[in-house]
Amino acid sequence: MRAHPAGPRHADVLVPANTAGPPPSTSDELNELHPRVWPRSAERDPDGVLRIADIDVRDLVEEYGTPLFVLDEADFRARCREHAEAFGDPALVHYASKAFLSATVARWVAEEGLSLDVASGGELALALHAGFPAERIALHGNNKSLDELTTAVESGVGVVVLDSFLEIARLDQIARDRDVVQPVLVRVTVGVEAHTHEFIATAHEDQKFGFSLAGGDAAEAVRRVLRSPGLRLIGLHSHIGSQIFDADGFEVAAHRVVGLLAAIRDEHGPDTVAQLSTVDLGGGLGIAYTAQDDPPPSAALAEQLRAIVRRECAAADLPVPRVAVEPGRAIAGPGTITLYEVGTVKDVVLGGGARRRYVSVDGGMSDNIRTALYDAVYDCRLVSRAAGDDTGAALSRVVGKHCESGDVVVRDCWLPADVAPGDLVAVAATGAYCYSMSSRYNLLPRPAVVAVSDGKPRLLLRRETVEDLLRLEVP
Ligand SMILES: Cc1ncc(COP(=O)(O)O)c(C=O)c1O
Ligand SMILES: N[C@@H](CCCC[NH3+])C(=O)O
Repeated sequence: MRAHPAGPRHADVLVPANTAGPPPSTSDELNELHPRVWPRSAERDPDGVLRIADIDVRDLVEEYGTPLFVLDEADFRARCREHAEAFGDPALVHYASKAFLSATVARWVAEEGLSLDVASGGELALALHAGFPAERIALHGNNKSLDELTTAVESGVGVVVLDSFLEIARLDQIARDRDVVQPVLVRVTVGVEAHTHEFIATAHEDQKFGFSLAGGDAAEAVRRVLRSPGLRLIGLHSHIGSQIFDADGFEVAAHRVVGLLAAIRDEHGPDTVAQLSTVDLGGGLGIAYTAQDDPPPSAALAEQLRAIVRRECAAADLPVPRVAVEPGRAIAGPGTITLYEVGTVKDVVLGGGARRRYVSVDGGMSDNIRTALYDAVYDCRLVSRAAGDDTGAALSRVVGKHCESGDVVVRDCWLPADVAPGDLVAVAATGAYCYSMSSRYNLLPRPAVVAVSDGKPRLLLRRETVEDLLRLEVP
């Protein structure tokens, strides 16, 4: 998600455009596990081998193979708690399950008291299968099917976030047919250009989500919901994008959402607006993918968001609603790494004296599409041993094994110059939108996901097998 700078000259080699920054000057730097980027329990043992939650990653690889997602349970739970504390009530924090979901993770989220945001019938089914309390689930989606809406109503989900006029009519009918009144939020497109990659910004006008505020659709959606006996409007929703580091975009969003609350009061009266107890400002809280990233702590951002809503409501003379949020990445992202085994190391001559080192690993764009999709930047380290004092660093491109030249896992990183087949490397902060966006491209089986806690591994999702890959075939 960064522009690629022009390449500097390093030693006798023209280093091609490099997003990894200058070369490390010491082996300590080459071995560093920056605390903002790596799981909280990550450390190197005296031989330089990575341990997570007190487990040697080589033991994990021996047991579960590579590629392997390793999830630090304490890290995940701590981030749930920190968000819960920051927003004053765990139920106001909806973990965005699209970032990563398994039944066990759903149970952790439930145990921590958080709510859950699901965006499809599949995510809803998994949450319900895990026993997640339906009343703490919010269903999202710009194109929810009749089946999804029906399941949501019949299972008693706490809230459906409305996204189209057709959906208002459909959901009203489904709820009335079952003699229930379904709580809903109206998703508002606030027209904010979030400072993030254009593919993950969601509140500028020209996109598929929500009801436009500027065009008057949001006010019309509110009118229609208020006329629908099967629906109960409990508030408004806005989501401006993802991987956002400052509160400016949220501030504009909150300002505009509160402006709509004021308009609702003026049109429908104070009793109606008093029922709108919730303003959900969505997800998008950013994390550090590399040491250069320095996102604000959740407590600071929460305080800012709540202060903004308080101030805007005071200015508009409105009762202050509860501020809910939907963090996915900020909870799931930092506590997980992906372990890969190095397969080949190839130095390619680019012309003009430039060379590029390609380090091929045994996964790729099927387990992490984010680099190909968003130019995402990651931190990658050698983790099965330390970099030697005299080895030096080589600017490396970590690539997968897919039949695709864009199959890049980490575009640029400094790895020890003697990285060799059989070494293990780890990519940090892969807990969000890696497994959940994984594919079967080239029929690579999906990796396993193992949680680690207090020296004990626990398999959450087993590795796919060839039998799994063949299972959908109809003979
Ligand atoms: C409506 C909604 N809520 C929450 C999220 C979670 O976003 P993030 O993982 O950036 O917190 C997303 C994804 O961007 C989303 O679309
Ligand atoms: N999938 C995106 C974030 C957007 C998802 C939610 N709307 C990512 O990997 O960064």
